[in-house]
Amino acid sequence: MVMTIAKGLEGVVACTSAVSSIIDGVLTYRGYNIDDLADHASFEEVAHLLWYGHLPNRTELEALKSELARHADIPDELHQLLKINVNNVHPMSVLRTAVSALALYDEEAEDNSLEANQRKAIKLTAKIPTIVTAFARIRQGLEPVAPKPELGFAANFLYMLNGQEPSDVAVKAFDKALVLHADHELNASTFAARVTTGTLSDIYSAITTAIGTLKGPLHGGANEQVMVTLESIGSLENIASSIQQKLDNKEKIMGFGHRVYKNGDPRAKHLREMSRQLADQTGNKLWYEMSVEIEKIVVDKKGIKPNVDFYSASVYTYLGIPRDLFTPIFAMSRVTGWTAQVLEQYADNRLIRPRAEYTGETNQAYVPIDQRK
Ligand SMILES: CC(=O)SCCNC(=O)CCNC(=O)[C@H](O)C(C)(C)COP(=O)(O)OP(=O)(O)OC[C@H]1O[C@@H](n2cnc3c(N)ncnc32)[C@H](O)[C@@H]1OP(=O)(O)O
Ligand SMILES: O=C([O-])CC(=O)C(=O)O
Repeated sequence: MVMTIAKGLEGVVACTSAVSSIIDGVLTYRGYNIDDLADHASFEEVAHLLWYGHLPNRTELEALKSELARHADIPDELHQLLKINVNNVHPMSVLRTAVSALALYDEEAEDNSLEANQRKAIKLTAKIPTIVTAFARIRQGLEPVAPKPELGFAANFLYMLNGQEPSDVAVKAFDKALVLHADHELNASTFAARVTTGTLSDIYSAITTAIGTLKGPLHGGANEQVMVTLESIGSLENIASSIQQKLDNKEKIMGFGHRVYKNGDPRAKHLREMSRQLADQTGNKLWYEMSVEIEKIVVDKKGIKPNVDFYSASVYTYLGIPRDLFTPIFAMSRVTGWTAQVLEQYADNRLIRPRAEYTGETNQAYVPIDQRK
């Protein structure tokens, strides 16, 4: 058997999917262009689209919203778990552990029927914002804020984070950011979730796997690192020399480059425009102007364009969100795509098990332990 190696599985088509597509640089969810969804759809409409394959009518949308609200509470014991913050642990590690723990409180955790898994997709999506915001408040010595059922998904997150109802402008911007992050073909975390699902393990295991994979700075963790870069550069004057230094040191510029998009990520333009508007509205143009300048330099010097993580950093900062919550927010949205694709994997499963070309030692003679050097 001839084995060909695709390092990083670049260009390998590992499954079929009807959830989202990237064709000629155009991203669609279930055939709807991301530009249309970003401009017109709410996050809950997009969740419905990803899970059930069609945009909801009013009755379906209201039913989904009320299910999300009904499942937003988390078990009391989980609040205790969130108080364990001895090592100043990253919120993505907390989220990973908390999502794994949710399985212990779900009596249908091991039920792999389609209906049970559809319910679990809703429960997971409903509970993640409650976990993230409860942890964010507990670590500041504040009481968690209980979810408000009458608020939409985006508004409820900002309300639980800050303890006061957000402005319409903030809700609209945040909702759009959630829409833009909901699914993305066979990205690393979705692939990881499919690998776990491929063994016929349960959906909590698959989503725990996905969260751990999203955390890395080459994937979802890049949005936090973009803000680290902006803060460490600190001013427009320092940009040219800092970026040049990073390029000379062969450092990756966070928020740039993409495995699939070589001519630019279609989500970035929406986030850039949101960042511009929020800069105007907050009267703090620094992060937006710095981002635009960094983009100019990186495009000019390397020909590499911003991805979804680049302008989301300044957008979230303008919304008053601490930078280590950026990746948990990504997970809060992407859980819809993960679960939609996990359901697709169960429906037409085959174990995912590629090969490795062996490059280690061969023909080693076994030496008994007391004869070893
Ligand atoms: C939601 C998401 O996951 S979007 C991606 C988020 N990640 C980031 O923003 C981290 C920064 N970007 C990167 O590390 C990469 O572009 C990735 C991981 C996204 C894609 O990686 P790959 O497809 O494996 O591309 P690879 O890393 O091989 O890069 C190809 C070339 O472009 C260069 N390059 C790619 N991205 C960058 C970058 N951000 N800064 C500087 N150079 C870069 C590489 O150094 C490499 O150059 P070389 O051929 O001279 O060695
Ligand atoms: O598709 C990828 O490789 C990464 C990405 O942009 C995403 O997950 O949104």
